[in-house]
Amino acid sequence: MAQLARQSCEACSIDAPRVTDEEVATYRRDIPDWSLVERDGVQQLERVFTFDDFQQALDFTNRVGALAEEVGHHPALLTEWGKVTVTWWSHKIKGLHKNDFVMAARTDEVAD
Ligand SMILES: C[C@H](O)[C@H](O)[C@H]1CNC2=NC(N)=NC(=O)C2=N1
Repeated sequence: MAQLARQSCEACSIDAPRVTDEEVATYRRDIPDWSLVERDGVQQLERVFTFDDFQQALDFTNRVGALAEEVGHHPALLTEWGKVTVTWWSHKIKGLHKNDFVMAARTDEVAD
């Protein structure tokens, strides 16, 4: 299967398909450091990135923000001293789309 990070995001729309359980299992192999969480019935992908100080955390936050703006698909970002929690899901379909796995893989690429 092509590396997730190399695939372009598809635009999310209200009728975009949520991933199946089998797809989740497959896609998760490319993003082993991400957790699958469920909040208010909404499946999400989440990872905590750690840094030496707040400025590095902020710089990373801005890199992820630029990525999100580039593709028009946005995460939740919690920026704290020395760490950033990134959470991906597709708001319109209240769950996970392939976009979210692609963006998690691309987030890993801008982490260092
Ligand atoms: C109008 C705007 O393009 C849409 O609201 C986009 C913005 N970014 C988005 N990001 C995410 N994660 N899910 C969405 O459904 C979504 N929709």
